[in-house]
Amino acid sequence: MTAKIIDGKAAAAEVRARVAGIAAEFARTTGRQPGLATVLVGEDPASAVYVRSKGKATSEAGMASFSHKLPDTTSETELLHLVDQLNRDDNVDGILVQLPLPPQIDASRVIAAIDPAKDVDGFHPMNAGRLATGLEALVPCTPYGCLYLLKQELGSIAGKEAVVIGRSNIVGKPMALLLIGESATVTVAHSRTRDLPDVVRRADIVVAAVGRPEMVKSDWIKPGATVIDVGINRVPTEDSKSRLVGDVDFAGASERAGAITPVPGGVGPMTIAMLLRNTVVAAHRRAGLSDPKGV
Ligand SMILES: Nc1nc(=O)c2c([nH]1)NC[C@@H]1CN(c3ccc(C(=O)N[C@@H](CCC(=O)O)C(=O)O)cc3)C=[N+]21
Ligand SMILES: [Mg+2]
Repeated sequence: MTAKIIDGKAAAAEVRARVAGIAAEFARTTGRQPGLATVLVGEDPASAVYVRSKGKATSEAGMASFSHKLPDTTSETELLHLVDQLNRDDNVDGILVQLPLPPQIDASRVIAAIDPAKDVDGFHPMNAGRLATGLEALVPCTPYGCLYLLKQELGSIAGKEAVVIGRSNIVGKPMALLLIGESATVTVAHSRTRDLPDVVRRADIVVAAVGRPEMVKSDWIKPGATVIDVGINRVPTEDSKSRLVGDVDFAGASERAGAITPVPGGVGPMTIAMLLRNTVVAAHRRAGLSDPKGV
C-alpha cells in the first residue's frame, strides 16, 4: 500500500483563511484587531525563525502582532515583569513565551504567571486541568493541529486504537486527552514502555512525538494505519548541510500506512495555524462574545 500524504500546509492555509475572516469580523464588531504577543529570550536561531514566522502569519491573518526580544541574560524577574505587563494590556489577547528558556529562568513559573485567558499555548496548569476535566479550555496548538488532521482524514475517531508515543505536557499528554475526548482507545507509550514495536502494531492511529529522528520503523506500522509525525529533527547530511526528518521512518512507513504526515509540511504548519485560531478564540472570550464558528 502507498500511503496518502496528508498535506498539512494546505490544511493550515484553510484554517488561516478562516481565522482571517473571523479576525476581520472581530475588528468590525469591537473596533480593534485580535492581538498576539510573542516573547523570545536569547538568540537561538531556530527559535528566532519560528517566532518570526508566527509574527508574519499573525499579520497576514489581520491580527496585531507584538514581538518582544530579550537578551539571553534576562532574569526570571525581568521576564515575569514583561508577562505581567502583557497580562494587563487590553490589546493583547494571546501571549506566547517561546520555549526553551535560558537556564536561569524556570519555565514553569513563567507559564504559571500568564493569564490563563491569554494562554494561547494552552500550557498553563489551569488550561491543562480544564482540558483534562472536559471544561472549555485553550488547547495546546500542536496536538490540536494533529487532531484536526486526523478528523479531516478519518471523520470519526470513535472506537479506534490510538497509540501516542511521548508523554510531554506540550504534546503527548494533551494529545491523549483529545483522543479520549473523541472516544478513541488510547495508549500512551514512552521511553520505559516494554516492546514498543508490538504496542505500535495495534494502532489504527499513531502519533509520534518523541524527538528522535526516524525512531518509528516501518514494520511497526499496521497496514492502513494513519500516522501523524510530530517530530522535527534537524540531521546532518553527507554534504555537511542538514535536513529535517520526523520521528517516523517516512520512506518505509509510507509503504504501509493508509495516510501519513510528511516533515516538513505536516504538523508544523498546523501548529502555527492553531496558534492563530487560539488567539481569535481568546479574543472572543475576553470580549464576552460567543466562540467563533468554523475553526
Ligand atoms: N511557547 C512555545 N510554543 C510553541 O508552539 C513552540 C515553542 N514554544 N517552541 C518551539 C516549538 C516548535 N514549534 C514549531 C512551530 C512550527 C513549525 C513549522 O512550521 N515547521 C515547518 C517548517 C520547519 C522548518 O523548515 O524549519 C514544517 O514542519 O513544515 C515548527 C515548529 C513551535 N514551538
Ligand atoms: Mg519520553
